[in-house]
Amino acid sequence: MLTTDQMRAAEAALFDTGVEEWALMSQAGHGAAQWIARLAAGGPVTVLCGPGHNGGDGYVAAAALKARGLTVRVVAPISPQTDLARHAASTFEGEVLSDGEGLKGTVFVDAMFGIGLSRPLSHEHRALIRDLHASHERAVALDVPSGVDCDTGDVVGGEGDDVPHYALTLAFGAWKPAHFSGPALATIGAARLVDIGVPDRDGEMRLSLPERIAPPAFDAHKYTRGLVAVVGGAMAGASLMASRAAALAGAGYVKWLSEHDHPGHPPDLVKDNAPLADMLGDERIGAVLIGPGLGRDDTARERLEAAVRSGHPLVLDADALVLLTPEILAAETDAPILLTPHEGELSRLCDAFDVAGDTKRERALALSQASGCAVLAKGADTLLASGADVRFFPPASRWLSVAGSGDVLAGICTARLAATGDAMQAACEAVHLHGRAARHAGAGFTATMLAEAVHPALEDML
Ligand SMILES: NC(=O)C1=CN([C@@H]2O[C@H](COP(=O)(O)OP(=O)(O)OC[C@H]3O[C@@H](n4cnc5c(N)ncnc54)[C@H](OP(=O)(O)O)[C@@H]3O)[C@@H](O)[C@H]2O)[C@@H](O)CC1
Ligand SMILES: Nc1ncnc2c1ncn2[C@@H]1O[C@H](COP(=O)(O)OP(=O)(O)O)[C@@H](O)[C@H]1O
Ligand SMILES: [K+]
Repeated sequence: MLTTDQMRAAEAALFDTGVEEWALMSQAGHGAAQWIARLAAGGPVTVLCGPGHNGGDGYVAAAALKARGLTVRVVAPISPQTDLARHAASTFEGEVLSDGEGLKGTVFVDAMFGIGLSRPLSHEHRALIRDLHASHERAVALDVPSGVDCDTGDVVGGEGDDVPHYALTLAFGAWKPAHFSGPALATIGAARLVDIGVPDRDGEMRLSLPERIAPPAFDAHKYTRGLVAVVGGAMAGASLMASRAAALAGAGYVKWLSEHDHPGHPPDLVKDNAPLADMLGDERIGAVLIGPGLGRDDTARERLEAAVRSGHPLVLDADALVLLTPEILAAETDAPILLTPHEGELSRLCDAFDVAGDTKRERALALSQASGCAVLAKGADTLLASGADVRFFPPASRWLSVAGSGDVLAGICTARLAATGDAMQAACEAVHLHGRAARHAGAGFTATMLAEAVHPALEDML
């Protein structure tokens, strides 16, 4: 995944090796045409072309679709402004209109602006896009919906609602942050990458895709598979649910360290109510979860301090994130720590650690660097920051927006941390397991049902 500046640098590096600009545009336009042809299914296509190279991609796609026998119209409110764009336009031998008056069709292709967007869209351009979007059955955005800032996912000079929703957005050469994060994420629709020869490199920002989870080793026993300790608190239900999710996410042994009882306590979950410091002294513990249902009073703070002092790998969620301060973390050892804040908790933590950032990505990175912890910033655009690295995730089911869903995720994170010993890997595995569990749970599930669905989700990922 590349920012606009990195994309331009990657493109320049390719040109230095002798690749021609036209070759890139040609691959982009032809690659796009293959997707658009599938969506058009023989129906008419309208391509809205801008003045720059995004428009150039549009003309190439239009020519390729026409060559396949489709009815293609180009709408170009601004004529091409560079030699390359003019050359692209010259390859399209069809109707070019200056406005979209009365046009109807199957697919509307937005090739107005891409990474070169330099200012808010004019009122006329916004209206033109809105009208063409409304008069076609499906819309496809080339590189990014016009008006969206590729680096932040903001609508430049507007709100998320000011850009219509696309069925498909085709990213050229590399993902941009806007494809998986930011206020305009809902407008992107399905995102697909079109290869234009930009080499994949192991950069700091990447899209995380599901990878296989390692099954237990031949000689595994419950402790080597991971002993998870879930610290309970005032509201026992939340930590109980997290314990259940941890057990189903592959932990060998889950202990619920709770002073309270709960009627939903399953018989296969061991409850330990010895003094917390004694229980946390068990060297076999692979990872500790604290936060769900913890409470926010002095007792809760003492339990959090004890968990941090224990030196075990940690997952801090919910109330633990409300109580966390740099002073509490000062007692930290070398063990990995994963913080799992939602938007509100992230903002509170940024205040507590005196860091700031314009985007969620920047805030999560700043918090990770200030705290030394991996930061899984949850929400519709979940992302993970660890040191200088950021991982983005494909969108998950919006049914995950249910109370207790975060407790389930925290439990999964802790099981994976106990199994892998690596906060970043654990968080990536957990986000995919959580998303997969949501698919198994279907629509309108509760957090308890989601926790149970971690079981088939794990099986999918082995
Ligand atoms: N990079 C790569 O590797 C490859 C890139 N490719 C493609 O090129 C795209 C980038 O092309 P690009 O740099 O020409 O920018 P683009 O998005 O077409 O816009 C610039 C033009 O729009 C104008 N303009 C801007 N905002 C405006 C506004 N609000 N209202 C009105 N006008 C506005 C701006 O004018 P100016 O700001 O100079 O006044 C300029 O004329 C990229 O997204 C991808 O699709 C592929 O072909 C192959 C490889
Ligand atoms: N609209 C959404 N689309 C996808 N995932 C979502 C959406 N809203 C919330 N989630 C996910 O659901 C979980 C909610 O966690 P959290 O806010 O901590 O809830 P709770 O505190 O009730 O457990 C997170 O994993 C988050 O990424
Ligand atoms: K576009």
